[in-house]
Amino acid sequence: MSAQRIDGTGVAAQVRAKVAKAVKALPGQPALAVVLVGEDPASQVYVRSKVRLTEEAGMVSVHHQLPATATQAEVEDLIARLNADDTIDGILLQLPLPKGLDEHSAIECIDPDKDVDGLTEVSAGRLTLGKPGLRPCTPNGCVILAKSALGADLSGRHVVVIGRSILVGKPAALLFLAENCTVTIAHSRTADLPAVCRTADILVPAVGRPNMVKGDWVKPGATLIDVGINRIPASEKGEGKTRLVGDADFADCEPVAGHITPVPGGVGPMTIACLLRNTVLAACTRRGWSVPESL
Ligand SMILES: Nc1nc2c(c(=O)[nH]1)N[C@@H](CN(C=O)c1ccc(C(=O)N[C@@H](CCC(=O)O)C(=O)O)cc1)CN2
Repeated sequence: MSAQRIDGTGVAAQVRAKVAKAVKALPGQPALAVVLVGEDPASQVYVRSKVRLTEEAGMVSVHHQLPATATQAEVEDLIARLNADDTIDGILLQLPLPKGLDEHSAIECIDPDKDVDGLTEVSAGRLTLGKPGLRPCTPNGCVILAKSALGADLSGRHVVVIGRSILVGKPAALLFLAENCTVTIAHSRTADLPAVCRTADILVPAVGRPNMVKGDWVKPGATLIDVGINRIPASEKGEGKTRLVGDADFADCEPVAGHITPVPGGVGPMTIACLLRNTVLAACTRRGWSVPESL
């Protein structure tokens, strides 16, 4: 039996449709400011998508472009101005920043109530303590995709997250814990990683290593939520061509897993959908609006 594919593109479209419906029910229009520093081609693509999908959902999008030569003070001054701008509900600093800039310091300048990426220390603290707050987008997308495959109640499932990054691994572990899952965080020093992965009901590789997870790392019938988006050479497509693959070897894992996310078309599209959702939530909290039920 081959695994059922989890359609991240479709689920993300459903989330965005709910966001658009919620926006229509609000007394005003939420606004998202996206800050891009430098000209990293992948970041430019992501930022263009964020701007377009924010507007498609009926919200205001403000794009700030700084040159790759921008100083730490210039980045942080812009964030301070956006914090003080009452018309802005959400601030997103596109990552990675150009070499020489301190990402952590810049992120910490974002007003936690406008932190639609959920990456400030206050947001991380709220998540850790189980308090209301804005949750990181990609991990939130992983939980939504797991629920779309397995149903709303994930309690008791054993989740193995491979990777301990601040952007994905750690918050994903906390979000699955909040769903009453039993969570293991595995990483590069984990002993016998394949054996640990085989204990997972839900396996979440998030390490950025193309095709690392093999079929014999997967418990038969398990759900595989692949966070990796890796561009590798694809000589079969022609000289200099590339293609995207996940952290799991899809062809090897598909016959073993029960459900599996493809790359592309899996977790990736959920990141922006969850960002739009967070922008509505931030606007409601800041402006004292009740969150529309449709969200
Ligand atoms: N401030 C942030 N920076 C970055 C984040 C983030 O969540 N916040 N995540 C990534 C990039 N990212 C959004 O910013 C992102 C990555 C991938 C996708 C996506 O839809 N991917 C598609 C494939 C797209 C392609 O062809 O290249 C897919 O997987 O189907 C959306 C957003 C790093 N930076």
